[in-house]
Amino acid sequence: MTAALIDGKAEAGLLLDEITHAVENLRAKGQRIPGLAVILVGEDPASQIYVRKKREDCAQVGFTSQAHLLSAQTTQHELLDLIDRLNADDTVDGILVQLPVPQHIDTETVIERISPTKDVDGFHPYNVGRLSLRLPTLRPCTPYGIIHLLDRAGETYKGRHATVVGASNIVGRPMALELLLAGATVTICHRFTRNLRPYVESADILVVGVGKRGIVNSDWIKPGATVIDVGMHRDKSGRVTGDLEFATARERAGKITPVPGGVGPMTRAMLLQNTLSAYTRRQRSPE
Ligand SMILES: Nc1nc(=O)c2c([nH]1)NC[C@@H]1CN(c3ccc(C(=O)N[C@@H](CCC(=O)O)C(=O)O)cc3)C=[N+]21
Repeated sequence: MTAALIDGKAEAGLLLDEITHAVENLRAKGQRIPGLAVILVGEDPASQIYVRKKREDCAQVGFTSQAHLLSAQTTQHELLDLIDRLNADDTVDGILVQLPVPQHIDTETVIERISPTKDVDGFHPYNVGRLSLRLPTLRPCTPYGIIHLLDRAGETYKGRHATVVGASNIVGRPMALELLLAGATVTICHRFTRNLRPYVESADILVVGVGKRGIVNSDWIKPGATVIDVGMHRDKSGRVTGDLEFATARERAGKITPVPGGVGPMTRAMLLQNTLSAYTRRQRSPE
């Protein structure tokens, strides 16, 4: 069997078209246009590329965007001041601080300073808490995008076993929560899991977000399983691959996301979706 590809790039494109249409409607009605502010501290080249891509996405759908490119020496105090100004700026619906931030800045303090109503990453403890209670909220973009892809691929959750490998704040843990809320029976594997294999072998839905190649062996994949690869690695020649050995995984899986062109583009699309949601909620009840 060769798995069907879950085309994240195409699905993201469809969502961007829908958002573009929503913005056109706002424009036609003379209403304010949604806006995203992106903050980058430091000069990491990969982060610079991501920030540029996010701004291009905004331009594509017709959002306004601001980029705040700060030097690596920026103090935490200066960063928090900027966040305060953006929190108070009525033209800004979403605020994203590109992670990681330099060592001398405390990530949690920064995330907590962002107004939960503008937290389009869905990283603020308030929004994480709301998600865990199944309340409407801004949801972390990567897991949210993966659920969107799974839904679009006709996936069902009730009575199915989902295994998530990796338990990070931004991928694994919220992913497990999303799958649980969708009705799946969920196993979370992480660095202290002794024997990964049986959990992978019994997964109907497998999400791999380890950030390292070679941890999950593609030979373990249950035949016909739906496989989502969140990893992203760039080798010396510039080739981008995921956490899994793709050729083998594709032979065993029923459906699979490629890297590139799978989860990554969908993550960026969900950022725009969250910005539109934040806009809509703020229009209804401005602070
Ligand atoms: N506050 C914050 N929010 C984030 O969402 C966030 C962050 N910080 N820091 C870094 C990570 C990484 N991330 C990616 C999103 C999309 C692609 C993406 O679109 N990848 C494409 C292109 C790959 C390529 O570069 O060729 C693909 O997989 O097809 C990649 C990486 C968001 N992150």
